[in-house]
Amino acid sequence: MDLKATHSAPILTDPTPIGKPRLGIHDSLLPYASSGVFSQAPFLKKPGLLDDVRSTSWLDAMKSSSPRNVLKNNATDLSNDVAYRNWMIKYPSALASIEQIANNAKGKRIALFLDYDGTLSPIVDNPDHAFMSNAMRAAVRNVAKYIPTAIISGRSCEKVHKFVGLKELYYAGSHGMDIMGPVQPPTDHRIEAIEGNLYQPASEFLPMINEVFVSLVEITKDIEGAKVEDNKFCVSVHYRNVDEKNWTMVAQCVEDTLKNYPRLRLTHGRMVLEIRPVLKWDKGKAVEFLLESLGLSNCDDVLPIYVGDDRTDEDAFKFLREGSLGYGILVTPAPKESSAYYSLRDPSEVMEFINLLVMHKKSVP
Ligand SMILES: O=P(O)(O)OC[C@H]1O[C@H](O[C@H]2O[C@H](CO)[C@@H](O)[C@H](O)[C@H]2O)[C@H](O)[C@@H](O)[C@@H]1O
Repeated sequence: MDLKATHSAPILTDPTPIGKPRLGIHDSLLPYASSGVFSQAPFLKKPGLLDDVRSTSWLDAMKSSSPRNVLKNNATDLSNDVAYRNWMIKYPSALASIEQIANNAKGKRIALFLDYDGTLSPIVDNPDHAFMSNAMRAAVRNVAKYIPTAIISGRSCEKVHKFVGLKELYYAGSHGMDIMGPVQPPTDHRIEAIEGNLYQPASEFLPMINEVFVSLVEITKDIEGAKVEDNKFCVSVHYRNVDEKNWTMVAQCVEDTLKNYPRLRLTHGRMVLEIRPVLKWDKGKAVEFLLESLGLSNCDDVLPIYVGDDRTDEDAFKFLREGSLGYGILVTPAPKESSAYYSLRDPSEVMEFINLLVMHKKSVP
């Protein structure tokens, strides 16, 4: 697959006439009313209102997103941490619960959704060095032979695809706003693979996002450690390597920029501020879209499982929980409120879990 070409090539906009389902997708799955043009897209927030940016909770959010703080504030041996053990009563380990999960999966087809950073790869200081291990890659390759598997990431599709390096998966980059089917169809599961670009609901935002990227690179260039990442339909402003006393400067740059773009909004990730279009589209919608595209929605015999570590993964957890569709699994070394059902501590446990899913699949074909 020529990933560069997919970046600059005309975006696969679905030729389906307005109002008709695309790829069999219901209108309710579209990020804005299909009867209107883009400029009439309903806003999630009133244009111009950046309430969370201006509130004092904004810096608090920046501080609390820090895994460094998590480690500082928690005992090194988390198994001795009473708070963590109490928390696990509500969010049991997916490893310890594998039999329960397998029982609930009896007679059902599992669909697996995996976040990338912090789930398949450990969190590292340099976002360009967030490599996944070969063992993890082998585990994901293996599971995709038996179970339709998708990577759902905040990164651009191209970038996350490069990191993962597996052609047989589905990818949803830019927090689900760039969905791509496998180039090399998976072999063993009986789902017809869909190839190439599937859906890019934010394509009209591309020029705006590029403009914001260029402007943020320029205005943050003197803040030591700040890094602006182009995620195609989103821009990430990293402050992990910025001295905490300069975090307000980073915040100010983002706020000043957003003021000029009422169609963009801010979300918080792990030591990263993420700017994205004001669309009713998120990782939960991406999961819904993929299930529908694969003919796996509205089926009693399907069990979607979503594994992720970040706030943005909560949209997918919520989607699965609210529809009683399947399980969210939160990856975290410290207690956190979540809409997930189960928990895993870190990417090494994620790998173990993936391998257990394969064993289960092999034992119950
Ligand atoms: O949805 P994800 O796949 O989890 O992507 C979310 C963001 O992940 C990356 O940033 C995070 O991981 C980096 C590498 O470990 C770390 O340095 C950074 O502090 C984290 O926020 C990625 O760089 C972002 O673009 C993604 O949006």
